[in-house]
Amino acid sequence: MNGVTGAFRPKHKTLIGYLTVGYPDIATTLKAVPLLEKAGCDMVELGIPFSDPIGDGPVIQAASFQALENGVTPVDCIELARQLRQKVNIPLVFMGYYNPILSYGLVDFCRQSATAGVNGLIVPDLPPDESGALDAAAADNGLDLIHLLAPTSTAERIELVAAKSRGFIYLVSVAGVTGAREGVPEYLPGFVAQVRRQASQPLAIGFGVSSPAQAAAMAGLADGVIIGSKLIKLIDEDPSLGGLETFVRQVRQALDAAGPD
Ligand SMILES: O=P(O)(O)OC[C@@H](O)[C@@H](O)c1c[nH]c2ccccc12
Repeated sequence: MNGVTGAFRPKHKTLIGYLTVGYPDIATTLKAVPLLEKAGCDMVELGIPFSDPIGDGPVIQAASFQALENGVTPVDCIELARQLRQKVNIPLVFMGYYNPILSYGLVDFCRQSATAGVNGLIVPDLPPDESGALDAAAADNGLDLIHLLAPTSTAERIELVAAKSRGFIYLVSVAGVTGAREGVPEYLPGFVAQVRRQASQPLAIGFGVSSPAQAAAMAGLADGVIIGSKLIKLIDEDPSLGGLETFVRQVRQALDAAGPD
């Protein structure tokens, strides 16, 4: 397995699932991630619960608060990743806000995450022009620091992220927070095309993906899609995880049926 980039390959649309660690409990996360791999996810984002998740909509905020109530800490997230690494082959990336990582200690956090088998980091509230220290700590430990771009990003910002992002670039589909939506925003093809002109990394689109057809439409514009809130809702609706597995299989099928381009 070639780290984060190993999840992207020719003629294949990459499917990335997001789960908040410890929601509704650690045992569920431990069971859900192998199930996501089996059902067709190529990578999983493990969300580190945080008290002030400014990029998140109601579903992930509630999951994050519940996980914090359960007492889930960054140490627990690293331990969970270590256990998951015994069970899955796909790349695992931490999705966490900067504050808990900074208070943990950038170098310790990166070293321990890498030792546990984590392959990359997404830190949505860390702008690329302020990410030098974490970039260095991550790189020293072989972790890919994945940067984000939004439709509102300027050409200069795109250039900076194109220079820095490792693994892939996370394209946020809307200027807003996470949460399931419908349809494909009309400006999205133009935004993706502009990033494509300036960057050579794989591109994955996230925010608002909630159905197989919509996932296929978004993936058709890029190299992959990321789904979070919808997966959390499915866990709520069916804690046996049957609904989660069925949905991910349907998304995988839609991505494969839509063809390579
Ligand atoms: O929940 P959605 O709309 O499917 O979006 C992806 C997402 O959950 C995940 O990548 C994510 C969770 N929290 C974030 C905060 C910022 C950026 C991205 C995220």
